[in-house]
Amino acid sequence: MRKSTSKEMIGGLALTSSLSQTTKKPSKLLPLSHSYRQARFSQCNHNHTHTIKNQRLNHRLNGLKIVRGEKLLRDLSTWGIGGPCNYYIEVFNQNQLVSALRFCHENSLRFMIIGRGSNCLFDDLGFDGCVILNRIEFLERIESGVFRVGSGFGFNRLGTMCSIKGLTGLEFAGGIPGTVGGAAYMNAGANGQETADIVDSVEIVTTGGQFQTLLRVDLSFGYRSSPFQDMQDLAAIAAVTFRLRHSESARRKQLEYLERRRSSQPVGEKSAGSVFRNPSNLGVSAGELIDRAGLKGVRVGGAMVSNIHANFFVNSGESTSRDMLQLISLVKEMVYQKFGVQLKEEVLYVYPHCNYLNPNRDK
Ligand SMILES: NC(=O)C1=CN([C@@H]2O[C@H](COP(=O)(O)OP(=O)(O)OC[C@H]3O[C@@H](n4cnc5c(N)ncnc54)[C@H](OP(=O)(O)O)[C@@H]3O)[C@@H](O)[C@H]2O)C=CC1
Ligand SMILES: C=C(O[C@H]1[C@H](O)[C@@H](CO)O[C@H](OP(=O)(O)OP(=O)(O)OC[C@H]2O[C@@H](n3ccc(=O)[nH]c3=O)[C@H](O)[C@@H]2O)[C@@H]1NC(C)=O)C(=O)O
Repeated sequence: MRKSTSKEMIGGLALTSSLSQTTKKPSKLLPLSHSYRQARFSQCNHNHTHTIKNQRLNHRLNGLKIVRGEKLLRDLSTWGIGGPCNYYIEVFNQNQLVSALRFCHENSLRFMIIGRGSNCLFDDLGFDGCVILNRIEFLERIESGVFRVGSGFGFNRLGTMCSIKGLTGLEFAGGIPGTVGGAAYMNAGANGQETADIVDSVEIVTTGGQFQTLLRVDLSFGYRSSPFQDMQDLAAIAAVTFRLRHSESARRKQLEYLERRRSSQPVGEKSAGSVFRNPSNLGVSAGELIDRAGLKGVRVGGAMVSNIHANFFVNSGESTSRDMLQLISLVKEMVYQKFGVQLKEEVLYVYPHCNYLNPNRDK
């Protein structure tokens, strides 16, 4: 992979060089198809406690507000599930992002970057580390149809804005709850379009605190997969530049997609979109298989397979993470028994304690 540009420091806030040597991105997300139960008990670091010297609860550091132990992940997730995280920081620009990463590094905290939490299942036990909420929301017009966009910018908002301007390529983003960063990370797609189609370049921050611009030609995306998911030294996607073409019919197409979404998905209910990836080369979707297995409406506690779209599992009230995990396991098992198809999760389960490095996603 060719990485263009620079190892510049931003605002004098670049991380110390030791960061790149000592801290891999302390990734803690694995696809659910990994054995999370075994992992939780055999590989977790139970002695992982953090004492941060000379720091008050909820204090400010370089303009960052650091919240300790209060923030509930259920409030940061479209599923509405999840306990507290030990540390919580909102970042509004790239300097703050680097400061937050440096704070995590200096205090040996595991961290994760989230956007709208629309693809995550947090645990009721919470997250033993620091959650960095991405609010980097700038948008810069480079030239006609080309935009450089902060990774915390709403993907729905961007898609709507572009379509209204008569630009094609992001019609599918209308109604998608995630951020630009989350969309690039997951290669979000719908209606035959996907994020990779219109990406021009992606700016990342490495665990060494360096900014790099990666050109599209050097990035290899697949169905719901991106090179960022396996990138050892990725700390965060900071910005994405999109290149779109003009089309008179963009907005009309988007409104059709939105209408289709409203009629076929449980819009407005607490979900994380599709729970499973569609099986490759089978010509049948995960939703159709679950539906044909007669599982619509099946529930475990407060977690339920949607009656509208079987690949959406909704938190119908007080679902715990355990309810949702059990429902996912149950559906997998039933679909396997009935059709011999092993479904693979699209949603990401966030381990509360495990100190995983590199999720090595199961694609
Ligand atoms: N088609 C549809 O209808 C739907 C699609 N989606 C898609 O799911 C995705 C979720 O987006 P969003 O809610 O923002 O993501 P989330 O907040 O759910 O984050 C999910 C994971 O993505 C990674 N991530 C998110 N932002 C960044 C970033 N700036 N830099 C590096 N990694 C990042 C992180 O993984 P890690 O910590 O492992 O690095 C994070 O844990 C989008 O692609 C969205 O389009 C979601 C719901 C419905
Ligand atoms: C929601 C997501 O993305 C969605 C995206 O919105 C839609 C629209 O393009 O296409 C994918 O769903 P999907 O493959 O289920 O698409 P749909 O058009 O809803 O359904 C496919 C087929 O399954 C059938 N179907 C679907 C649901 C159901 O309960 N029963 C059923 O029989 C439909 O009738 C259709 O024939 C994406 N999901 C995946 C895993 O690829 C997401 O990623 O979170």
